[in-house]
Amino acid sequence: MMRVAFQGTEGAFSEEALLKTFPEAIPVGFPTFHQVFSAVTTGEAEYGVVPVENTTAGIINQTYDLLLETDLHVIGEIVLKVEHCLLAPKGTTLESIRKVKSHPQGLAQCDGFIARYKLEGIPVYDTAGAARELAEHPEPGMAAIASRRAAERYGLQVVLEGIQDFTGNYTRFFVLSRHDEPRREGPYKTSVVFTTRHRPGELLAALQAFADQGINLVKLESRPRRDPDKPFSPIFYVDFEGHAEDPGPSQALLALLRRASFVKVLGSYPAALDWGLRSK
Ligand SMILES: O=C(O)C(=O)C[C@]1(C(=O)O)C=C[C@@H](O)C=C1
Repeated sequence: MMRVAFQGTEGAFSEEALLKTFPEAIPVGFPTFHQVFSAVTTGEAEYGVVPVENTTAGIINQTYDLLLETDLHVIGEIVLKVEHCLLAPKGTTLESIRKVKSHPQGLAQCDGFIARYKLEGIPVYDTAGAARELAEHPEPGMAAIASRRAAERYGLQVVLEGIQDFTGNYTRFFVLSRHDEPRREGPYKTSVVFTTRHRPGELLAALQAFADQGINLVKLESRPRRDPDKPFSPIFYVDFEGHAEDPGPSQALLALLRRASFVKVLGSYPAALDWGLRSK
């Protein structure tokens, strides 16, 4: 049986995303993203599934940084609708709740709810871990923000459902592998990281390479470089439609290689199309 790594505990949203793509796999939870990346690198797990961005709370910085620092390939993307619930031990009333623990992303995605009910948010390492902690060590006035699956797994009551600030709350995950995968049917996306020289117009010129080939960019993100000599000089992450080996993208990447001071293709992967938004 194939082992697939995720960050968190049984009942986490990352585990749910993983099971969407690998229904037969054994999900293996790790406390940190570092451990997930390292389990895939050493072969302890065949694949890893890590969150990259959320429509409400933005990017997951650690994933972006680790993608640059390690040599894993992005071979897939998964988009999951994230429905947060307010969980508490059976018999708890909404009025008695004062504090709520969850993953920082869970707290951020329910920020308006937490403010409205004047709750104190307590960050823990994952949403399901918060539910488990609460079930094992109930505290008066304490609740957790996690999934309905976590409530069922740890025997908690769902006090309120759908408490995220926006109904369109989606998290996008990457599937990581040590190896590239053979190409499949259907549309692809490619993720690449690069840095430019510090001169006016360099980013524009780098992106122009894609425009010249008629390539649609679907994401542009920047992170500060961790270089003591160049603090705050940016690293750019770009996602575009197409496979890196297609004629247009390979021309654009060649032009980028000539121009940029550093380029790394993180991977080409089938675009996630089955997440329910297309028909709406
Ligand atoms: O804590 C969890 O349940 C996770 O799977 C982590 C995580 C994240 O890091 O973004 C995954 C999906 C949701 O956006 C909330 C939390």
